[in-house]
Amino acid sequence: MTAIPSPAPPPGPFSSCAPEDVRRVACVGAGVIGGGWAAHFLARGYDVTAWDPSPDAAVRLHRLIAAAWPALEQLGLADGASQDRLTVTATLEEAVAEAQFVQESAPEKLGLKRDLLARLDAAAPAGTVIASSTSGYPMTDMQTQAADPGRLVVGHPFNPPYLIPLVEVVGGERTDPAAVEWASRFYEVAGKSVITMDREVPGFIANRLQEALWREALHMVANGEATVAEIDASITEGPGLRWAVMGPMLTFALAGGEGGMAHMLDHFGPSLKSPWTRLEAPELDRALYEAVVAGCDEAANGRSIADLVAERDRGVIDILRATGRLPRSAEEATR
Ligand SMILES: NC(=O)C1=CN([C@@H]2O[C@H](COP(=O)(O)OP(=O)(O)OC[C@H]3O[C@@H](n4cnc5c(N)ncnc54)[C@H](O)[C@@H]3O)[C@@H](O)[C@H]2O)C=CC1
Ligand SMILES: C[N+](C)(C)CC(=O)CC(=O)[O-]
Repeated sequence: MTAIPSPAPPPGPFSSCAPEDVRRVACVGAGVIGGGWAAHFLARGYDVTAWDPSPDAAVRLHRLIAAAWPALEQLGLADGASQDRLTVTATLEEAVAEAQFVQESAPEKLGLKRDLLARLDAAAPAGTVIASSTSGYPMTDMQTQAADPGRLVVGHPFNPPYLIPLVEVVGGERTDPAAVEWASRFYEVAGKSVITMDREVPGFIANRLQEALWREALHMVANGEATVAEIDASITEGPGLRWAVMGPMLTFALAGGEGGMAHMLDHFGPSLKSPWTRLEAPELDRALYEAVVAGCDEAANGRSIADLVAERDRGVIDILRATGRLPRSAEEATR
């Protein structure tokens, strides 16, 4: 996967080792995202320790990694990469005792994150950076109970972390900038594409954009303006195809023809004031909830979640290849 290169950070208090020398990563919380992170790190050749308080977590985790592995083989495994390098531990303390990096992926509840990050900070070796997968909490709000908040950063991934390259990295008010720098470099070394933010923005960048789309989609379902299937097709058959190649900004610059974005703004800028968007999120009442769930069941058309995950993984790999982020063939890979 491609990474936006950044210079190696200078040695600092947050480098128990250099990002390039990390061998052991701990994943705490092993659901959809923690499991996806574990799969990614294993495929990249790291030793992974994982802890999750759920009694069936180990079974779920092994199942998730096994399901992801065919896609990871297609992406190309690092030398020595193996599912056998995963250790599921009985306690959080064991999981992080020798970790050189910790990725927290527990449920999105502020109190839980605060407690957990404080526990991880108490248990992890001094100098180990601890990243949270949070989808939207600012680190400033999560680091309040930690004795050493300087090493806590947000490392926001995208589902599944083993396929979608982007990680958004940002610190909180009490995070040492060296920890942000270290984490960004580590993710790059681990094969991710990194955006390092220099300030906290609610929802980071991508979720702020995604949530705007999602909010409008829910309004349309609630008002009977579009079905779930129409909403999905409007993206997969429309702008979604362009967005995998160029972002919304350059895509719209092309809407201005030879005049580029300037003409686009002159032409369409005034329509920003037209009633295309609704500023408030809709009430997620029972009727809307059921309409969205039923619409998704209908759209799945008998395909299980496992079928859909495999289909998505195949599709994303094809897109990564088609857009040159992955070699298109074995021959191209060796060139
Ligand atoms: N699902 C998604 O698409 C994305 C989720 N995220 C973020 O990742 C984090 C995890 O979300 P998911 O994996 O979707 O949730 P999930 O519900 O699939 O998994 C959460 C896991 O955390 C475990 N857990 C519960 N209490 C815990 C504790 N005190 N300590 C450690 N683990 C605990 C649960 O047993 C469960 O296995 C959240 O912060 C979420 O916002 C980020 C990007 C995408
Ligand atoms: C649904 N979500 C807000 C948890 C999604 C993300 O945070 C990122 C993603 O995977 O789209």
